[in-house]
Amino acid sequence: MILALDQGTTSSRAIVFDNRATVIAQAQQEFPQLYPGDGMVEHRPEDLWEVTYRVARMAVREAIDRGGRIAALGLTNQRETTLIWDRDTGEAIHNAIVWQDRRTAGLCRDMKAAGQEPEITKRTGLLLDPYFSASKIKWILDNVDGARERAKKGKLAFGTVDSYLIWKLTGGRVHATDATNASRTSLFNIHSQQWDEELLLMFAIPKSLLPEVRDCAADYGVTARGLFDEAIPISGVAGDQQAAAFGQCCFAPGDIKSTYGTGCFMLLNTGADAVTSQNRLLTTVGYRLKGQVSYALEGSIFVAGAAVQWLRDQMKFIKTAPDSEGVARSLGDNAGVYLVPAFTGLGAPHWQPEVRGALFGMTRATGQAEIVRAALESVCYQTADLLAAMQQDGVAPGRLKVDGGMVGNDWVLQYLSDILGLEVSRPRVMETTALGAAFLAGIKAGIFGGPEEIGKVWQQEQQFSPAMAELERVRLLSGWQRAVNAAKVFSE
Ligand SMILES: Nc1ncnc2c1ncn2[C@@H]1O[C@H](COP(=O)(O)OP(=O)(O)O)[C@@H](O)[C@H]1O
Ligand SMILES: O=P(O)(O)OC[C@H](O)CO
Repeated sequence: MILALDQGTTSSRAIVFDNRATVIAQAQQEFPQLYPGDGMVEHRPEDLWEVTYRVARMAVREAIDRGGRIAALGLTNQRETTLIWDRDTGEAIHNAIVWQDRRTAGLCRDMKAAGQEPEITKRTGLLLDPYFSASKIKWILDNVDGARERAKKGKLAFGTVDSYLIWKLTGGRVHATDATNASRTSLFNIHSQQWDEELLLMFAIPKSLLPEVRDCAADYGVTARGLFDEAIPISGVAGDQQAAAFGQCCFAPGDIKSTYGTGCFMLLNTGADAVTSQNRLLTTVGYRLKGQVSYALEGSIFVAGAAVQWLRDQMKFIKTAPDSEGVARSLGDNAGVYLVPAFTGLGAPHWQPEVRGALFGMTRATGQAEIVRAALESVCYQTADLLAAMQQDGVAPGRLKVDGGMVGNDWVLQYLSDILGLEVSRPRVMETTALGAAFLAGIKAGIFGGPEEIGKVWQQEQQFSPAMAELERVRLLSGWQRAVNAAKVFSE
C-alpha cells in the first residue's frame, strides 16, 4: 500500500491506496488561513506540519488496522508557497508566504520596469509575478532581522512546502525538492534543469539556501524513527497541479486537465517540447522521470473554490460549499450579475496583481442567490479565458478532464461545458492529486510500471456535454469580458 500526502492550500489530506490504486483509508483536516494585510496570505509552518502529520497518522492507523503495510510515501503540495527555516533548529523564521500573496507586487513591477521579465521567462517559462517563490524569498531575507546574514553563512534553508515537509518527515536529514516544484520558484532553469546563477543574482538570493532537485519518482529518504511504527521510504514528489495531471493520466501531448480547488489550474501536456505561449500562459515541468522531462503549458487562476469559501465564511450566504449548487440551480439565469473574484489580483492570461474584486450588474432585485450564482459562473468564465488562450496558441482539445474539491458540483460542470462548448469529463477517482503522488511513489517502489501501464487504469465517472445555444454563450462571455475590463480600469 502507498500513503499519499496532499498538503493543499486549505487542508491536508492523507490517503492510503492499495496496489491497484483503490482508496483504503483517508483523513483530512483544514487549517487556518491568515490574512495579515491587503493581498497578504500566510500559513503557520507548524500548522502545515502538524496537520499533515496528524492526518497521515490517522490514515496509516486505519490502513494498518485493516491488515495493510505501507510500502512507500508520495508527497504532493500547494506550490510556490515559500518557507525559510533554520538548519540547526528546524524552526521557520517567518510564516509561510502563500502563493496567493501579493505583497511583492511592487518589487515585481520595478523589476519589470527595469526590463528583467523577458530573461526570466526565457529561463523559467514563468512571468514576473508575486505568485512565484523568488520574490517571496527575497522579501523574507529583506524583512526578517538578520536573515540575509544568516543565509549567507549557510545557516538557513529555503523550501516550498514539499521540501519543508520532507525535512520534517526525515528529521532534518534531507533537503530536497522535485523538478516540478523547483520549476515554480522562478530560480530554476527549466531547460538545463539546474538552479540558475543569473536568476539567483537578479533576485539577490544566496545559493546555499536551495534544496537539491530530484526526479518526481526518486529516493527522498525515509521517515524519521518514531513518526510511524515503521520507517516509510519517501519515493514520489510533485507539485499538486502536476500530481493531478499525473493522476488524470495526462501522459500524451495534447492531454489536458483543470483542477478546481482554492484556485483553478489548467495543464496541457506538451511532451518533450518546452512550448512557449504567445498568450501569457506558463511553461512548466509536467513531470520528470529518470531525468526525462515532460513539459506542460499552464493557465493559473487564483480564485475558484476560494470564491465559494468567501460566500460561506465572509458573506455567510451559504452554510456549506455544496449548498451553492442548489442556490445556483434555483435561478433561471444570472440576471445580468457578474462577479470578478480578483481578491488577490488576476492570474492568467492577465497577470495583473493590483486588480481587486468587483460585482457588476446589480439591480434592486439582486439578492444572495444571484451573487452565489455569479461566483460559480466566474469560475467557468475564467476557465473559458484560459481555454481561449490555449486555442490561440494552437491547441485544440477534444475534451477537458476535471478534478478538485469543486467538481462534486454538477451544476458547475454543466455550466462549464456549456460555456466552453467542450466535453467535460469527471474521473471515477476524484482524489487525482493524491493519486498522482501515489503513482509516482509506486513507480519508484516498483509497485506500478511507468505511465503506459498506469494509463490503462484511468476511468471516467461522468461526462458533461455542451447544451447551450451558441448565441447565448457568446452573450454571456461578452458580459464577462466587459466586467473584467471594468475591474481592471477601476484598479488602475
Ligand atoms: N460542491 C461544491 N461546490 C462548490 N465549491 C466546492 C464544493 N465542494 C468544495 N468546494 C470548494 O472547493 C475547495 C476545496 O477544494 P480542494 O481541492 O480541497 O482545495 P485545496 O486543495 O486548494 O485545499 C474549497 O474552496 C471549497 O469552497
Ligand atoms: O492547493 P490548491 O489545490 O489550491 O493548489 C494550489 C496551487 O498549487 C498553487 O499554484
